[in-house]
Amino acid sequence: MTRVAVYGTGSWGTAFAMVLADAGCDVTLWGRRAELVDAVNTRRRNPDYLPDVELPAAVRATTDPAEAARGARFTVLAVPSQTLRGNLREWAPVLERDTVLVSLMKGVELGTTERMSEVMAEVADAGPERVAVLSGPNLAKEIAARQPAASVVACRDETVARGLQAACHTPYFRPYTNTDVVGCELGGAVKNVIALAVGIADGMGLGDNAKASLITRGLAETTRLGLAMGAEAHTFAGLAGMGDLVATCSSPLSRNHTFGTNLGRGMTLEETVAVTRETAEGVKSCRSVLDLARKHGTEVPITETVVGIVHGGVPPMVALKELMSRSAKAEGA
Ligand SMILES: NC(=O)c1ccc[n+]([C@@H]2O[C@H](COP(=O)([O-])OP(=O)(O)OC[C@H]3O[C@@H](n4cnc5c(N)ncnc54)[C@H](O)[C@@H]3O)[C@@H](O)[C@H]2O)c1
Ligand SMILES: O=P(O)(O)OC[C@H](O)CO
Repeated sequence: MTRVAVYGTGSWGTAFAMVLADAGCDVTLWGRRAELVDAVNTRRRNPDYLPDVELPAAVRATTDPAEAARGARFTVLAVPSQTLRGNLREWAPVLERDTVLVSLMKGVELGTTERMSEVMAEVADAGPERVAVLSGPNLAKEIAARQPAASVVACRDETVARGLQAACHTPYFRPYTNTDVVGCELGGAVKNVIALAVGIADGMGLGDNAKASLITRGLAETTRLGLAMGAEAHTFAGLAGMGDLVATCSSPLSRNHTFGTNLGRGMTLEETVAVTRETAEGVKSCRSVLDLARKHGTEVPITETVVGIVHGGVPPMVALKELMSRSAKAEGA
């Protein structure tokens, strides 16, 4: 039986632990808080993040990182992107030497502008054959209800990607393989920023034309940045690109979309943060995505607009006027 360690008992770490168990893996979840770990072990519940879901018996939990790591073929990381480096520094010494690190995270590190796979490779001193990402239209609450979804598992080493695919393939979760790690990660991180923009537009009462325009031009700027970073164009037309963008921008379950809606309705950043319990990665990653784009000399006007609204205090209506009055261009430019 394949042993898997999952670090992070939030919505996605817990739901994905369930997927892995349903696919036949033996899963140990690492959690920070003893009460939550205890609830998983004794009541088969995660009352804080997925209270209505009964977890399979093959999912156990621990607060001990070494116990979680023992014998794990895959080590899945599901903590907020901005804490990963610090967390992994603590866990790296106890991980199995040959374990494959799998990122579930959709963010870009502030300051370094590193993708999560880069942080993982650096901190755990892992080669590309030991670094994988999973990304796609995967709203945790739907998956925890065993509603059907497809996803992408990406690793530069296709054999490793196939191994991970087999470890998480269930009747309701269908993973495809890809070797374009950069494209898959970038698709996941930037869609959170575009979902903030769409949420803001929804909150302002703008219509479906505005939403479709933001999604489409959002995909254009994601692809432009991705190509400059060496990603492959077809990845952005796939599940980790278009697929995730559509799911996140249209679902009320998305934390990023909801965060944006609250801002668009006129709540301040502080008020919006106060009512957001879970991780809305785009709020921080919009700045690192913008930095990344500047490093690569690419234009990301929607991301720039989101940074202005979220961190620069620009009123959404002013930002909208600025976005609409940019110089006219050819669509493919
Ligand atoms: N929820 C989803 O639908 C979903 C789907 C796909 C990808 N993701 C991505 O997965 C990642 C995790 O998201 P989530 O939904 O599980 O978030 P979450 O907010 O539900 O849970 C985050 C988890 O990290 C823990 N945590 C917070 N700060 C920490 C710290 N300093 N050190 C260690 N642990 C800490 C929390 O206790 C919690 O267990 C994010 O990058 C997100 O974009 C989420
Ligand atoms: O709730 P969000 O906005 O973090 O989005 C969740 C997933 O990434 C959707 O695929």
